Amino acid sequence: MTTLQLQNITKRYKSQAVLDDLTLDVADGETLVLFGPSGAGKTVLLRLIAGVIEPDAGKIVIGGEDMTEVDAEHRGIGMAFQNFALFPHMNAFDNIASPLEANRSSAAGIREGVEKVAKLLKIDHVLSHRPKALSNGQKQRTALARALAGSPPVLLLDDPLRNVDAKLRFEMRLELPRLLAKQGATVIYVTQDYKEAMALGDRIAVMSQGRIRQIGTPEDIYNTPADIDIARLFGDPTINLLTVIPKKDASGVYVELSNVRVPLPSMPESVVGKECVLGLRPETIVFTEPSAQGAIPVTVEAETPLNEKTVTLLLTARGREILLSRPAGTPGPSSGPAAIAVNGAAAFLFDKESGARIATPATTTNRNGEAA
Ligand SMILES: Nc1ncnc2c1ncn2[C@@H]1O[C@H](COP(=O)(O)OP(=O)(O)OP(=O)(O)O)[C@@H](O)[C@H]1O
Repeated sequence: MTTLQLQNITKRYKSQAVLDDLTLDVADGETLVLFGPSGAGKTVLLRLIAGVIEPDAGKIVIGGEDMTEVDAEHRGIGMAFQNFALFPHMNAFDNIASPLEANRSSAAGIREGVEKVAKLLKIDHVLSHRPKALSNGQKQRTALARALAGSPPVLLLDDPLRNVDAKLRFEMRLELPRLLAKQGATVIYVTQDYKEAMALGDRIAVMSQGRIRQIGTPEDIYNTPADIDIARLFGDPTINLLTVIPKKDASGVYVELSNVRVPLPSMPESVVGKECVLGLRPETIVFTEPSAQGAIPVTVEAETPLNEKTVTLLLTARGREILLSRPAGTPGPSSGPAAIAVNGAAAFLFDKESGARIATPATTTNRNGEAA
């Protein structure tokens, strides 16, 4: 059982707390993604777990044992960090083999182990190259292969696909979860790419300014973001955000968009009369007939393809911009007047002042992303 527990970790540089009383539990065999903007403290957190730096306060418990004071080499951790840290005088094969040699595996076992992981990461053709003859993407995958080769119980991966080109990254996003699951390791995986976070994480911890803002499964984070910032970080195209003041009549809470009533069936009455921000995911908005009930008139300004989607920029009568996305190839107007239908049941409301999402009875979650 290799669980990982971080208890009330604080790390300061000068007087600035780059990690601020941070507590985190990672289950045995779980892949936890640390996701957040540059400077959030993700790398510092990994370095603390690895034992390269020490916390100013707090405890690091690995497999039930307090490791806070234990040297890096005795923590049973494999790492692939951003700066590669490959041995320059060794070729890729020997670099990847180094943890297997430290484990005293047989020569045949080492060859088999290296070749297997190299093939998976598509670097089997450059195993005889030294680091200086590898591209940045190949160096990064060599470092990742080395971290995986030793099958450590805990793996720390700091943005391992950052330098990998888009096509390979897409493939790796599909391959890596299977590979990590097969290894059975407890993994902490840092990325700034929300799609990678959603594809790889059993859970995602969203970090900013040295704190965890929300932790939950990818679905939790997407469907019940804790605040506006998190809602904005997950989703492409970005969520639509419109300032509104909810009202109420006999049939319930609603908002008006271009004087058209959009019911918000799951919202509490406490929002009525309060300035809020309505969050509409672009994929929850659809084109409809102008004469349909609840149709909102818009003007189609522009249309762009985005991977497997078509994204349309719309303007409401009041000049508010709305993005609509639909599967590529499905029909829809590409210019001129049109009408949309908005699904109020799928909308979010955020407090205008604090940015916090206003909880609905059906989606109330606690800090761990579990139903409260
Ligand atoms: N050795 C250090 N001395 C002083 N400040 C540091 C040191 N290491 C990190 N920091 C600061 O700690 C904060 C968090 O840095 P960290 O590298 O963990 O961010 P990150 O979330 O990993 O960002 P990125 O995604 O860009 O790597 C930053 O403000 C950084 O400047």
